[in-house]
Amino acid sequence: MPGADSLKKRKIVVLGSRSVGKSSLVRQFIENHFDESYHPTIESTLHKTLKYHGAEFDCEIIDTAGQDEYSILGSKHTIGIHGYVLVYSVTSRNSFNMIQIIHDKILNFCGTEDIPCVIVGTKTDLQSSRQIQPLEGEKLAQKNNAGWVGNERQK
Ligand SMILES: Nc1nc2c(ncn2[C@@H]2O[C@H](COP(=O)(O)OP(=O)(O)OP(=O)(O)O)[C@@H](O)[C@H]2O)c(=O)[nH]1
Repeated sequence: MPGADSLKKRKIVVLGSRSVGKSSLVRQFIENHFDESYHPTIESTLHKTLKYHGAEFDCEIIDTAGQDEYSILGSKHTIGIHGYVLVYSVTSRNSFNMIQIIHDKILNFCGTEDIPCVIVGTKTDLQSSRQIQPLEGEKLAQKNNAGWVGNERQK
């Protein structure tokens, strides 16, 4: 088994509005655990080793504080990043609109036309509060050449 130093490293940053479920998503991925309580994130970096197509990767996942249109995207969230996870809540149109704003900020900062990105719609269990239909999420992902996850329940 290879040591940690010989693993391929991948840096992923998770961005989105406040309280959309970024930390819950990361915790679910790393610990397979869901927490009902809300603790606003300042920023935390977590690690997970995973195997993909026979190769082992050391993934560094940066769980960021909630963004709004005035938040400044720093180099920490743009330089040396291998992939972006942009998260909205299906119960919040504001958080959905924020995805395009964040996406455009990243493109602008990096000076590229495309980024490796997955858009995730959370809180799909809250059907009666849903404001964003799956088709809207899918279309947004297509428009931005991104992957999309919007039907998974993490709770
Ligand atoms: N019902 C439901 N609640 C969720 C889901 N995901 C997260 N939550 C709840 O939403 C609240 C906010 O979740 P967090 O994961 O802390 O959100 P966050 O985006 O990291 O928040 P910030 O740190 O402020 O940016 C918590 O009370 C979670 O339990 C979900 O899929 N369904």
